[in-house]
Amino acid sequence: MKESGTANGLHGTHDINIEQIESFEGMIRDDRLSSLVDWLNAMLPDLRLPLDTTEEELRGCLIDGTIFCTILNKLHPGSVEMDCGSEYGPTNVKNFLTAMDEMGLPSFELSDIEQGHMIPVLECLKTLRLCFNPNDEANSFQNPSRKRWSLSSEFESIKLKQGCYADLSDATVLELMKSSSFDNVSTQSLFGILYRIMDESIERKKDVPHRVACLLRKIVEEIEWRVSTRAKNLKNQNKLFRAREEKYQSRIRALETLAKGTMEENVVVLNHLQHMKFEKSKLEEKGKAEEQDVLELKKEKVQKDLEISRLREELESRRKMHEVHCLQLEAQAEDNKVLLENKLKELECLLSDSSKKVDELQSFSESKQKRWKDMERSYQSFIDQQFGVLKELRDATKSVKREVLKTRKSYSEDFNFLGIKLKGLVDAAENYHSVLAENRRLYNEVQDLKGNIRVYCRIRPFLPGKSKKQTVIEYIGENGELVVSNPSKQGKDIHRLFKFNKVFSPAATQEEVFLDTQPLIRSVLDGYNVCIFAYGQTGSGKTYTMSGPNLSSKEEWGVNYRALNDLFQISQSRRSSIVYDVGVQMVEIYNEQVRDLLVVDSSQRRYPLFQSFEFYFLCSLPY
Ligand SMILES: Nc1ncnc2c1ncn2[C@@H]1O[C@H](COP(=O)(O)OP(=O)(O)OP(=O)(O)O)[C@@H](O)[C@H]1O
Repeated sequence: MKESGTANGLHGTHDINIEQIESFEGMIRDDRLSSLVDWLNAMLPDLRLPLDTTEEELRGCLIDGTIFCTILNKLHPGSVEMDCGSEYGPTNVKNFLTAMDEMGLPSFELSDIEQGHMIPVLECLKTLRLCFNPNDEANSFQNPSRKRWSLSSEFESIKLKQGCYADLSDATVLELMKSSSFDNVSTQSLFGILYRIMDESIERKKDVPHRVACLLRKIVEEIEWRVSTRAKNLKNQNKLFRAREEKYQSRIRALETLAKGTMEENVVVLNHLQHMKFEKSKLEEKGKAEEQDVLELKKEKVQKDLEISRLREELESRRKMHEVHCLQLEAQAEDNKVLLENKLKELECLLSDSSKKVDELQSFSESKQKRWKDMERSYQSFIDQQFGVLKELRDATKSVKREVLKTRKSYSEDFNFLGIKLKGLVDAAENYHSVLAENRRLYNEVQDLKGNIRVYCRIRPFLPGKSKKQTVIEYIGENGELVVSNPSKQGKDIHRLFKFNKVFSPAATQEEVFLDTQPLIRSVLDGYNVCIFAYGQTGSGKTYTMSGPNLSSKEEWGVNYRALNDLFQISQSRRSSIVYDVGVQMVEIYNEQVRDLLVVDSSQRRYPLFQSFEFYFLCSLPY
């Protein structure tokens, strides 16, 4: 056996190491991968994968399952449903794997494409490639520039030229290994080559060179792959058959159920048939009964005919009677007609009366209508007048409103003017108070000038029953002169002259007496003390003058009541500026005893006073 002298590593069997073998195997696998990539590029022109794509790079392209689904749909249109929405989801891969299982083709596990070994994935791709080109094989998709291999003829030609397989050079073996020409070779041929190499090795009694061993290994791998692919295919087909069998079994069961149902239906139909037979017999019996009924009805008909003839006779007699009755009725109708004509005449008379009445009523209603129209006109004129009045009222209201506004304006102006006036009045009032004080001062000075002690004399008229001739009064002067006569005296002593501030005649009224004391009483309000003292013998008229005979009559009030009344009136009129406290004390001196006349208890009336100060004290009592 001739070996190429320049070979290193792959030359010969003895000096080769494991590293070299592995690199050689890697070259073979890369070659297979590039072949698949080349096929994928041919199937999907947009893919454009480089031929030196690694397994991991290919995994990245295949992991979303789109390429698998697209290729399978090219192979069998519509065989797999593609989910375009899931970019990296396993949906497409799962759909693809399911479709492959259904079609009985070998596939891989989901974990293989995700992170496992790529060999099952590549084997699956290879299967697909085979499915596309069962005759022409995968090389039809390869680059046309690459060499097409026909291994059996190549081997045959090598064998013919060099005599045995062991004499194959490294370059030739490498070229054989690089190519994918095993795909074109049948399994039987591969076994043939294998046996021949082994037979040759036995004949030669020599070990197989390493390069040939590699070739053998590749052939064995190819055979193994094919066997495993077949086994998987068979397994999948077996699964498919089982699925179909189950489907058929279920169909058989359904058909059996259907057949059972049909049998039950047959039983029902038979029952129905029997029932119909029973019904038929019943109907036959009924028919017989009805025939009998017909006979009886015929008999009955004969009877009825007889009866009808009898009824006809009767009808004839009745008709005759009816005709007689009609004649009677006609005669009656004639009579009624005459009567009705008479009535009609009466009604016509009534109608003419009624029409007259209607005419009267119509004329009455027309007069009424005319009156209503007049009334309507008058109401309308009244309403118009009212509207006019209303309008006038509205105008008046508007003018009143204007007046009110104007008055309000003038009122505010007047108010302001009055304010100014009031201010003037306030100033004047202040002046008035000062003038009043001055006036008061002058008034009291006048009272002083008139005299602090004034003595008045009042002459009581005769009491009823007394003679007026017994009077001693001779003369009453206007300036307080009083001349009294005493007949018991002689000469000039007969007449006696008295002088008072004023003498009131018997005719003087209570008011005249009070008017002279009024100024003195009023000076009390300016802080002066006043005492009114009534003096006289019993029955001379002190009580009459001071209190009055009858309190119910204002005319007869005495000095006391008149003085109090006057003081209260003045204090009331000055209440806005001055508040007065008025006190009253009324005493009586009788038999040199002073008595309080306002004490109710008569035992307590005596006044506790010393005799020497009595007169002075009484004079200074405020009234
Ligand atoms: N001016 C008068 N006009 C009419 N009647 C008078 C007048 N004055 C007194 N009289 C009458 O005289 C009578 C005696 O008067 P009055 O009682 O006032 O006297 P008096 O002085 O009070 O007596 P006494 O001291 O006893 O009480 C009474 O009936 C009274 O009505």
